[in-house]
Amino acid sequence: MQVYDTTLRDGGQREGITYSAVDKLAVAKLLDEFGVGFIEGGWPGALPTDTEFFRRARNELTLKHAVLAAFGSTRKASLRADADPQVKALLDAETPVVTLVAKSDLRHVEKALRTTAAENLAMVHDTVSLLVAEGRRVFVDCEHFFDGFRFDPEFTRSVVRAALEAGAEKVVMCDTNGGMLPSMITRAIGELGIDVDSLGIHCQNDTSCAVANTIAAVEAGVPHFQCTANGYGERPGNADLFAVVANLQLKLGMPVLPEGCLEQMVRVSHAIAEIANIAPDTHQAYAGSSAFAHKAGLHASAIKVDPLLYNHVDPSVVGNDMRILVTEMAGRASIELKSRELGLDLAGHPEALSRVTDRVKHLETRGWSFEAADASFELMVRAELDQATARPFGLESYRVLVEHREDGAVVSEATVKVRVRGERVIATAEGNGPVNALDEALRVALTKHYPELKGFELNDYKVRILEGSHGTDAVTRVLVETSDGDRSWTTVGVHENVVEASWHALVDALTYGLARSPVPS
Ligand SMILES: CC(=O)SCCNC(=O)CCNC(=O)[C@H](O)C(C)(C)COP(=O)(O)OP(=O)(O)OC[C@H]1O[C@@H](n2cnc3c(N)ncnc32)[C@H](O)[C@@H]1OP(=O)(O)O
Ligand SMILES: CC(=O)C(=O)O
Repeated sequence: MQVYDTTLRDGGQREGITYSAVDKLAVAKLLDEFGVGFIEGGWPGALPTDTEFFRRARNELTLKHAVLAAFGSTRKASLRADADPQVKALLDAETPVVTLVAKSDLRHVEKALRTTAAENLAMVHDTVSLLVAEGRRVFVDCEHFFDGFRFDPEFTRSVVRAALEAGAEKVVMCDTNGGMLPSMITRAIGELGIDVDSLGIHCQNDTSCAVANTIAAVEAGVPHFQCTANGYGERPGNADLFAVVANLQLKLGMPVLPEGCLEQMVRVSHAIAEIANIAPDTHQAYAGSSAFAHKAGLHASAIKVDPLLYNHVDPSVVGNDMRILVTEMAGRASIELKSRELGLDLAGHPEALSRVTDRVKHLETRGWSFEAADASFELMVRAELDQATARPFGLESYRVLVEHREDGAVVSEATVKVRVRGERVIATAEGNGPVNALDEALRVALTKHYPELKGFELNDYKVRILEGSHGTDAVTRVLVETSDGDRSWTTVGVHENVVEASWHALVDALTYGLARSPVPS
């Protein structure tokens, strides 16, 4: 089976992605670690970044599993293949594989290329022959294959034959407009009358069926499929490499990747998202952080007995983890499993378990949300288990001022009065907003006793006005994500007053972080 990745070419056609040559080198390395057989690096000669990528790849990229493919089109209608600068750029890329895009829908030949069917066949034949004579393995991507086959089957067949007769290793059936359904793919392959061993499949995702269409082709015997990491690509994208290979390996028992590669999936998927500067899709099948996250209490009660009762595969086989979410939908089993995940045993404390379950349900109906605030949840469980994490300080009072000055400047100032290890401390600080000022004042007050606070950073601060409340007297939920450089944790606070909600989340954040910090020597 040939696993052909086009994240660096078709994936780069997604709105919002612009790879540099360095990005491309890094993505290629990750794809190779994931074990794909072919990496399509881009279109040399058309895009300067891609020309640079292939030049640098010769010295800077060592691939263990994959070979590089350069992508480009067949010769222009008016030119000889050996005189077409675009074809020369493909040779100059010095890749073992060249993939050519060719027209296989007669309407495109006549309307877009403004040439004849015969000339299109000659363009395919000449370009493939030249590249093969130069020692390249050649794949031919037949654009609009399925639409073209429906419109004029004989013409589309003739393009496939021209490519194969000229020496193409595979002819790839492309659902370029992405409008197919799995049954249409299977039917077309059956009616084509060409040996499936010489075919490949490339599906865009416009019907949300790209993964299913790819699988349908492979089940019909097609031995080459093209995909992109995380399904990146033109419009809604391409078939997601990760879902396709996981389905083939885990559901159909086809070992398409080398041993040990499938479990790299989550790492590779997220690293590529990082380089592409696209937030990972948390709900992506197999690779998303929510792919094995369970919210419903009934699920958790069965999972407690056997995790596979509610997971279609063991998450670890793709490098993922199961997570139990704690929300108002939680039952005792969810709370018990979540606590176990955090290293706390509630199983032997049925009364504490009931109290935590009731408290979670009560607080969630008032707007608290623990599913993203593990740290606040853990502090609550510890309190119920009588393992209360020592509060690092006691509050006497805080005060926050927001001053809008005549010159338009807005300044926030906070004063906190706290008791720390028997000492009364009063501290004042300014900030760019009331919560920032409060955070700063608290740090000033506590740093003498807790110097490790200097390493804490507030990574993210999210405010949400809760449904069902309205206007300026709405109830507000604040989520704070804090990091100490190594780990991050999230805490929650809810109140009618946004500053008070933030205060709760901040206090939990510092309490949790200090409890987990090594005591400084
Ligand atoms: C289905 C796919 O996604 S295929 C991948 C598509 N990717 C891209 O288009 C990204 C890179 N593209 C580019 O940088 C540019 O479009 C280029 C360099 C390829 C072409 O740019 P230009 O020379 O300015 O031409 P332009 O884009 O206006 O038109 C495309 C030309 O290619 C020709 N062409 C289109 N498809 C093919 C084909 N399969 N075989 C041969 N020629 C083709 C067209 O007839 C047209 O030729 P003309 O300039 O003689 O009229
Ligand atoms: C070649 C290609 O990307 C397509 O036809 O969709």
